[in-house]
Amino acid sequence: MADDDGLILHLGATAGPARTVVPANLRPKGGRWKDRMAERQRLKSAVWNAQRQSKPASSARAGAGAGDRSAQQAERAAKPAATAAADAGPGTRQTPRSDAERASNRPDPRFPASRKIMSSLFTKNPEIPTLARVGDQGNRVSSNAVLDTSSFEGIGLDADMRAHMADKMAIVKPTAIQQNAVPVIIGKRLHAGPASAAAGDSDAFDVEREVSVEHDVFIQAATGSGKTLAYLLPIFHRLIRAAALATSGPPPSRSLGTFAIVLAPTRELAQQVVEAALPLSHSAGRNSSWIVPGMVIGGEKKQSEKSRLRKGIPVLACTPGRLLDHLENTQSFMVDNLRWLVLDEADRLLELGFAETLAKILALLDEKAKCKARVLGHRSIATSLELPRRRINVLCSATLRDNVRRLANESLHNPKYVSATTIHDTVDQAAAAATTDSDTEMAPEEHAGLAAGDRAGKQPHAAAASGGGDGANFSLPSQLVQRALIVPAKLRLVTLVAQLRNTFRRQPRSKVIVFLLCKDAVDFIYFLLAHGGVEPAVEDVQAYADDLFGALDDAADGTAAARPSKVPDKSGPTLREEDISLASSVVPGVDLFRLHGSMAQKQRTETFVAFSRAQGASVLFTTDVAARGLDLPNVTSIVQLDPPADTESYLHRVGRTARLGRAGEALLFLLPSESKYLDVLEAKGLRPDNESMEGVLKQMAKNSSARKATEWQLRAGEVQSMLEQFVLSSATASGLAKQAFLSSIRAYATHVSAERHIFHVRFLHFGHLAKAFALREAPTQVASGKGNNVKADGARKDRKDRREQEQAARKKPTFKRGNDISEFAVGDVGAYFGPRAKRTRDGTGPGLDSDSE
Ligand SMILES: Nc1ncnc2c1ncn2[C@@H]1O[C@H](COP(=O)(O)OP(=O)(O)OP(=O)(O)O)[C@@H](O)[C@H]1O
Repeated sequence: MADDDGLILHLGATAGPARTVVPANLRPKGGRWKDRMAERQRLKSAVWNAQRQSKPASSARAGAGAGDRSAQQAERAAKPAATAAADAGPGTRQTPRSDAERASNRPDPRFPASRKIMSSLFTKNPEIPTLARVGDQGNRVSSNAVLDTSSFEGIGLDADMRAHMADKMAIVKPTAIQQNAVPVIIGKRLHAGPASAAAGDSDAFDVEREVSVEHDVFIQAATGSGKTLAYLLPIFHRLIRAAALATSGPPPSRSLGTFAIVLAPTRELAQQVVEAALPLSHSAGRNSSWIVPGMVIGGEKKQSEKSRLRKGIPVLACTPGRLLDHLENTQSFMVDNLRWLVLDEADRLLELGFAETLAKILALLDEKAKCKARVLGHRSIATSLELPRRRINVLCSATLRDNVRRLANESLHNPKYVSATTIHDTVDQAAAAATTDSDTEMAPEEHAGLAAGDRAGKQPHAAAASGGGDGANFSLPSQLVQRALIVPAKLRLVTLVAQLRNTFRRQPRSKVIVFLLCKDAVDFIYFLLAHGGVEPAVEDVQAYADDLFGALDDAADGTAAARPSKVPDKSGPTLREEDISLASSVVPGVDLFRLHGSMAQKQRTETFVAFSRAQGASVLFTTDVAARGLDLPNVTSIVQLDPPADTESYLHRVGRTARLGRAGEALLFLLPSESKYLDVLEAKGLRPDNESMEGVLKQMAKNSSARKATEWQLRAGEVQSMLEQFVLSSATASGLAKQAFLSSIRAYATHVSAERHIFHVRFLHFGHLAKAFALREAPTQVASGKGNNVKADGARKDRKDRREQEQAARKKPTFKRGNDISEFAVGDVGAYFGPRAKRTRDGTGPGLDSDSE
């Protein structure tokens, strides 16, 4: 080792890689930490190259002791270069001033540039398949926008309501689905008086009368097309009319009980329905003020729900379990006057296993309807002809899957099928039409001009993307731009950071939702991106630099070795329930939110409201709990960091953007082994275009020179190293990272069986995947094959043990636990984490996210 004028060159006194350290007096000071880091790296590289120029690496390693002449020459040559670079100050790029520096910038044939700066992130990754481009997306006419050529007056909506909606809600024109569904649910049609016509009086045809044509209704439309108002508007319209025309008795009041029930699969959705209904209850003064919307969704004391039900909730949004509970146990819950039952997101209700609960609810409501209605002295409204004579059932679904059709057949009487472009007399007719549907395209303006009768039986596609040979019949907003990124596991985290930084650089006020498979992954990524970019304390900088540069040196020498870990700091930041949002240190200027089913209801609600109202740059990390039906305004882009558990989830996730005619983009991350998933999506008409990972990472490197050659790889390596360093230094972060890693693997095993040839745990490389959680190696539970049963406590654990015993009794074990684990072929994940767990009711993974209710 040489030491001269403070410049220390590690020339490898013994065997092992040469180390280069920039002396303390030359280290850049002041300015931003990242600039200082970059500058130090440049200094090191200058010294290192000068050293190589003056002495071959082999002799440098062999040359021992401070008296090595070659080393001293290198030292002398390098010193001016290092000093000059240091003088220039942090972040300044210089033209070479000395021979040594010029030499340092010349490519060394023995050490190609790529090798010189390559971090291990870019080595040994599986090959990324080349995919054909799909073509231009997003230039199509939006399929879920409001219709310029239509009006609420034209579809027969109450005048007071119309005026109020225009003034207070800025809702002036209907969307295509509202245009079609509102008249059908209102159920009243104007007909020319036949008697007058028979009399041959031509003017008599102007005399029209309303006839009641009450149908149950099946609504299917693209995400973000205004389905909620499509059923709420007719309900309010008829209740307001009934109140206005009441001629006797006291004015209508809440004591009449519940007139409309909207069943939603999640609490957030129920809450959203109430929010959409609230302004409508102010739309017609005294005639509407009694139509108070409310909800019973669990998560609060049953007693307080009971007392609200006793007061009366004319329009009630609820989740199925709670509704059934109150129907069975709450005496004061009056449904005698019930006239509408809406099953919102019916496909999701079924997916979450509510089929039985729904059957019980329907049976109980039918039974109660048979009992003589208690009118409580308000005969004038409760028996008003303005209300439907029987209960109208409305079912909303994004798909026409077989199970949804079965539910429709069981719960709807004589239903009409209504989509944005079509009205069919039966749901089966619509399903048959969907499978034989030719790709006739129709602009929204076109179908707006058609009368309901003309539309019946026609099946033009909306300009929406739609498909689904299995009868799923998906539809997506046509203006949505879908992309897919094939990213090796090691680069997933850093590519996410790059993608977010690029998004906010392009559009500083973007609102992004990042979907993950399990709640532990949500907690971890949220925490990491909040705290992981914090400047380390001054005393940590040296350790960080040694670690970072050491990794680069090692990579250059091909001797990447495990870095010594720091002892995690227990006093660092922690994940606190009460923090609704956190400022990101990794993507500066951005507020981060998280939402999953295991959060307390209060936090879920506050997060939902806060993210909805967020005006500035914000990112929400969430499980599929936020995938369905949630109307989070102005979301500009969706990132699916974990692919969806099934294709319907894909549809709903991406449907959180491009709502109501607005632009939106969706990016799907896939591992190279998962690239065949694009074929699955294509078969359903949902093919995203491919995006280049390299392009995303290059954009993160801000200036053009950094984008050149492989410097962008260095930048990616720095970001990864920064995040790993944070996880190493924080007890909370490393705990969350390990838990997220394990839970994500367990959640991975819950992909639908039809897609398991693509998403199988045995295709995962655990060592590489660890990098996606900023871990330097897979958690010991995986390596030892012991598994992590934290989530399988209590009843689940009992069930699991029983199942395992039964399985063991049935067949001989074919897989030995323990040392035979290979990084690529990990065998059946059940061998490590217990038997494959079932998806939870909110579909977010095996016990990884709690129930929706
Ligand atoms: N006619 C309209 N004019 C302006 N805004 C509207 C209109 N109809 C609905 N909206 C707004 O559009 C947004 C999306 O509506 P909604 O949530 O009902 O869509 P959706 O079809 O139910 O979507 P998803 O299938 O995702 O649940 C809401 O914010 C709603 O207030």
